[in-house]
Amino acid sequence: MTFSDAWADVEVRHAATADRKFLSLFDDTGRADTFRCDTSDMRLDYSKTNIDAETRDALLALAEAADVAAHRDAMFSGQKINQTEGRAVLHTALRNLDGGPVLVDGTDVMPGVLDTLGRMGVFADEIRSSHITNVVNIGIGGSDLGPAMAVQALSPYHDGPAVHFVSNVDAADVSDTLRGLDPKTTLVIVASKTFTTVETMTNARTARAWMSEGGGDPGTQFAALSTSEDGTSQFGIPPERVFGFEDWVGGRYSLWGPIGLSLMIGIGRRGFMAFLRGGQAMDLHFQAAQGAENMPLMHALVGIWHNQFCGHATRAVLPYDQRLGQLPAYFQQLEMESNGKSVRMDGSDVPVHTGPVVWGAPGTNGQHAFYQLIHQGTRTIPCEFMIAAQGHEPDLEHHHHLLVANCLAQSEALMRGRSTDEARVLMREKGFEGAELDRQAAHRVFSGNRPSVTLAYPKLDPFVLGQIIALYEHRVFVEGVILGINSFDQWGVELGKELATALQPVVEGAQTADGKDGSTQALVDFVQRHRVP
Ligand SMILES: O=P(O)(O)OC[C@H]1O[C@H](O)[C@H](O)[C@@H](O)[C@@H]1O
Repeated sequence: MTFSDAWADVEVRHAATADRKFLSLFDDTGRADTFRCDTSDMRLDYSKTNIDAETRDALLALAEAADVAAHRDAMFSGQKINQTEGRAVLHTALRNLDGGPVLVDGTDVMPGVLDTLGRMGVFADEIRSSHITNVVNIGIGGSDLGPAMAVQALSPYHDGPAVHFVSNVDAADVSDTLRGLDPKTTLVIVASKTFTTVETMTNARTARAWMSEGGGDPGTQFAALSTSEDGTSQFGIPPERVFGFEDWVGGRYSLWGPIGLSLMIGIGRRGFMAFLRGGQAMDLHFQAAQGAENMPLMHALVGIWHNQFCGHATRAVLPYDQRLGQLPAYFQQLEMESNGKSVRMDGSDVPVHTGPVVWGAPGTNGQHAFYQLIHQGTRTIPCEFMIAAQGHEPDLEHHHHLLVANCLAQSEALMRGRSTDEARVLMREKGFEGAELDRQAAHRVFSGNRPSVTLAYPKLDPFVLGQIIALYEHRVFVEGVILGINSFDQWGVELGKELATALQPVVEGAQTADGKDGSTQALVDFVQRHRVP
């Protein structure tokens, strides 16, 4: 079947089913067992969507027409699928712990990967048993969001020095983080794939001055994570404290290698290896599981269904897990930087919308803030709930029961809703009647029929976190393949960087704003007039 025929078939399914209440699909008592994917210990339930067997078949046919399996194999085997940068995409090699050779341009990259992993382990052990009490990771984007998210996620396993993160070029970030730390017992890790990112280099220089002035030794208390040997040596970091990686690891996919060093120092080598094993387990599942059994594939198809066919422009990530508080921001970069594109691989315009807006916050907090719109707003927002069977606080199990009940209640409420008749009964019981009864009832109606998926896992340990991250990486990859875009470049961040570089001397007053638009000129003028002379 051609891709356009397969696409048209899914459109037909959408048109044929758009008006129904998908709660009725549960008349099939086997639905919950059929519309889900399991790995050895995780479950993705997508039964609370309008996808039925025919629609799923059509979506799977679409994946087949897009040749997802061939693209997947090309990625894992080191082909240069990042065509605009001429690079392979091999973050999977970083967790390919015993999976055999991976060739790039005919050379096996695995010896280098494993050697660096070994060096990271030795270094992490040294730091964990040294006088270092605090570690500061300076990086931004992919060199920050991953380790910051994972360090928080795995805090119950943290038994090393405290780990902090500085990312923003706003001096507030570095100042607030370094305040209270001892420059003599702090390790600074400069994390930057390119070692040119202005925010990171500015913060690194500030931290170096802070350490020198405070009696610490940047000569021994700085480490670097980068693909740029020149950059790290020019900064003065000796090679034994540089942990390198190759350009086939994208920034937003880099947590699995040296960029994960702060996590490794925090939770130790064993914990980090378990995290890698989790990622590797998802890789193996993604490569082996067939059709509807394949969790990343189905997660992607549900996403494509909601975004490209149903027209739902955003996607809420709602972990019922306080320690996954930074996961929505992490997925924001992963999904929006990967699939926020307008042209296909060949440079032609993409004829449909591409990546959705990804946002969210942990439950139950979000319930008391923005769920109002999710339940009663005019837009449908597909929700992605996440919940662990167990927490890490066995003495406080009743909290966890409440957490689980809330998570399940939300997806049920979104699907079921509350009809006008039900709302009227409720309001009559409260003593309303006549026109006021109708008016009050209208405000208590929930349309329902709002889709969600739920990812359930046993406990948020390193292995499970590794699976979750790899699941989403592959989900984003599959969506990108179906859209025909390159998920692995990020040209969209360049223009702003170029203009910022050009504007810096204007803001400083060394150049005039002549030639800029009126708004920019006026804003420069405002800032210059209001700053301390
Ligand atoms: O790791 P670095 O080279 O410092 O890059 C940090 C980040 O900045 C860039 O602008 C990209 O948008 C991100 O993908 C990247 O992760």
